[in-house]
Amino acid sequence: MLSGRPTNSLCLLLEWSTIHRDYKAESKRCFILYLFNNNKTFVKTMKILGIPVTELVSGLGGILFLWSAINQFLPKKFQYLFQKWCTHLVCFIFPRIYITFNEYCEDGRSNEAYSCIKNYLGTKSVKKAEYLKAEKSRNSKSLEFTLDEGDEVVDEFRDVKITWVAYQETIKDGGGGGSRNGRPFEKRYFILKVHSRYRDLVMEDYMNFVMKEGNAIEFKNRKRRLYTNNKDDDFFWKGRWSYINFQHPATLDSLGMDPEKKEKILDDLDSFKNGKDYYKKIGKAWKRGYLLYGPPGSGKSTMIAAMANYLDYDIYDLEVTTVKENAELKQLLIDTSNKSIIVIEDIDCSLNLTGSRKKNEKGSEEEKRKQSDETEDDKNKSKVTLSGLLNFIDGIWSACGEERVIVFTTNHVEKLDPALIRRGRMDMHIEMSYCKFEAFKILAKNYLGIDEHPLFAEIRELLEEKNVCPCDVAENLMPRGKSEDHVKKCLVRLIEAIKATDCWI
Ligand SMILES: Nc1ncnc2c1ncn2[C@@H]1O[C@H](COP(=O)(O)OP(=O)(O)OP(=O)(O)O)[C@@H](O)[C@H]1O
Repeated sequence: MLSGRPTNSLCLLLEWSTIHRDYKAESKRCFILYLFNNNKTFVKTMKILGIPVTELVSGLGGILFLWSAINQFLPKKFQYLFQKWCTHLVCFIFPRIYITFNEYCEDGRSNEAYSCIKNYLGTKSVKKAEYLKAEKSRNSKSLEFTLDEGDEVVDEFRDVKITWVAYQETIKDGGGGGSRNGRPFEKRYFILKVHSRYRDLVMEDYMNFVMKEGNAIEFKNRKRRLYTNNKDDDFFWKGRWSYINFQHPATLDSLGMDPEKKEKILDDLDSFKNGKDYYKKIGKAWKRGYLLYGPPGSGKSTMIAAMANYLDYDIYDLEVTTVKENAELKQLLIDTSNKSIIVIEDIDCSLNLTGSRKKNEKGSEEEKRKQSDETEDDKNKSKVTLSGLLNFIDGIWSACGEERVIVFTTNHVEKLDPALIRRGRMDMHIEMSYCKFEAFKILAKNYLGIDEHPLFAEIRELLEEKNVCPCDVAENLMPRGKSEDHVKKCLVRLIEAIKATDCWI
């Protein structure tokens, strides 16, 4: 509509329902009028509603000058009333709603909505905003971009334009937010502006969309964590759990196991991860239990790390023996987050689960007699019962979150109470077995970078006769070397080791 270089010093945004026919009547809504410092000819001749622009601008300037002069003499109360009246007038001409999202809630806690919006606008502003802020928090993997103070970005949702502005101000008296103790602080907030006719759309669909997207961005950008319920002062604390950043290189690809079995596990994990609607439809909490069993060194812990990497979940490593009672177990469960794997390793050693449930919970007469002779040591022992653990897995409290995986590992599956591992609780039983030839080939590829070797035939025969754990195989294939000689040396060493074991199939 108008062309020419915009000035830096004067930029007027005028919104008219109609404009003068001389200046393209088809453009009836909002337009931006750039005025030039040097009074360009066409600005001089331009008219709006029949009034020359130059006159309009000088008129506006006059009004502003008059207003500031009157302002000096008007009592504060009248100034306030006048401003209020002007705001109402503007709102009447351009009806809009304004929603403020503060960084902190009234009670001083951080506002989840604010961080979701910040994440969401970060991705938008990278493409659109002129001024950006970049920061990297301890818990994020990469740089996060956010809108700088006073900058705005226009988002579009179902053809509706929504404007976001970032604000920051220093509050000197430390008010607003319980934890400030009167100290000055930076108040940050976003304001959303939209035409009032889209109120419902924005408050429901759009805000739900922004929250969902913001959460997803935060989840993707976060560093994963490994939590433990053991008290460790070197770790960070979150509720009843302490944690460190989780970095484990294990992947399902690098795990030495039967490829068919691995494929089944992958399919199962995929259908779990994408199963939100399915679980909702069948009325079941969105969680899944895996029981990993097999001899020591068969890769159970490695499998958990690989699963966490595959699903992009945090891990909660639960040490049941340090949990005092069932109520504490419940609290720990409540403190876990969604999209996580809760692990109880060596479950057979964690509790006395070998006996029948009845006996464990109610106790025989003899046990009751023993209880009265309890020593101080006994008092510190975990009083978690099998029933408490069963409730932990699939009681009513287990449904308080979603997208949770529970993994038990054991070297002695036969020792476990059938109730603990029945399908529905432990949905998939995965045997982590001794190393077979197919699993060996995966390890040889990973550790030595080879697919074939003349010594493979002998190794295949030996693995059909003897039980060798993948950890022993892996140990003999290390360290990595590229030369033919080195590969041969490793394979020969492995052959000797297999021959030396007396664990026949
Ligand atoms: N199937 C496997 N594939 C690749 N590496 C393996 C496998 N099994 C074991 N390893 C290697 O052996 C080491 C020990 O494995 P891991 O701790 O996972 O075994 P585990 O079954 O959990 O043992 P435990 O029952 O004693 O806890 C790991 O460092 C891992 O690299």
